[in-house]
Amino acid sequence: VQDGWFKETGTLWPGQAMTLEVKEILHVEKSLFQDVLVFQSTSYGNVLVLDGVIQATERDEFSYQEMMTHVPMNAHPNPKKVLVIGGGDGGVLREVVKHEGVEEVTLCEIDEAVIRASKKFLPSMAAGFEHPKVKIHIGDGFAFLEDKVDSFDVIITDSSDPVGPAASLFQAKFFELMKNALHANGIICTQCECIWLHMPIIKEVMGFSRKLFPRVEYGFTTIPTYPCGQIGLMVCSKDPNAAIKEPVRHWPKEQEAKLCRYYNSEIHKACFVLPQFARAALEAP
Ligand SMILES: NCCCCCc1nc2ccccc2[nH]1
Repeated sequence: VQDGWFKETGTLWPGQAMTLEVKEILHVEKSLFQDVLVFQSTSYGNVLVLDGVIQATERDEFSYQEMMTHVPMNAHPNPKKVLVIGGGDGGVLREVVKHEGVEEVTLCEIDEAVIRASKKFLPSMAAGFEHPKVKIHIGDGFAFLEDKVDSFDVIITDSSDPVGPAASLFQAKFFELMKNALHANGIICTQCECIWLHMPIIKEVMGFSRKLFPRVEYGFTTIPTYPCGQIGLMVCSKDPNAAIKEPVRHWPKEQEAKLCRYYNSEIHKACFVLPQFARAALEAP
């Protein structure tokens, strides 16, 4: 933080940096895995930063959390058992339990410092941890999935970027583990970076996913405090007939408006409509 501003420089977005004005530094910690910083910004509420990278702000986190959750969940006919890998801020958990049919959601987060800091400084997101259907597992998602077979309807990998503790979550082996852990018509959704910055990463991940899953789709959401204001979600299904780009379930309109500030059944479809340069680069070979 220099003269009252936090600057998000990063190797994954060379030559550019988002800056946010800092009102107060709330938490600084070197955990077993990464540097954890929380600060109160002047315009985006409290901000969670891991290894210098913005992970969530109170003002815009709902965009990412809602799309990462409700697109896969509403693409599944009846999700009962859900797994979240990462997502230590609790935001995805908060969204998953909005689906009445869910019986159990497990969160596997490698770094307990992220959960602790979120509970203390991002209460609107950490509210997700309090729900009776929620189970927390502290550990590496890789190791957690090693002995899981035919266990989940939906797996959401809410990871940070592929530099640092989350690097292994962008490897083909991890996607094999997720596939094995899914039920026959299971669906996965993973944080899949930005079409303005990371086309090679997106192409690589979609490439090996297409070898594992019959349906692979890349969609995106707009979010001011992630690099280039846009981040992707890759949704894959083991069911070749799964629509993915069309919700198979949706709440009544007025309930949807109460539950969500970003997601709705139209934007579920719209998020998969890509600009020409991305469509050309990402379409199946
Ligand atoms: N540069 C874009 C970063 C996207 C980060 C998404 C995200 N935000 C998180 C917060 C806590 C734990 C895991 C998380 N994964």
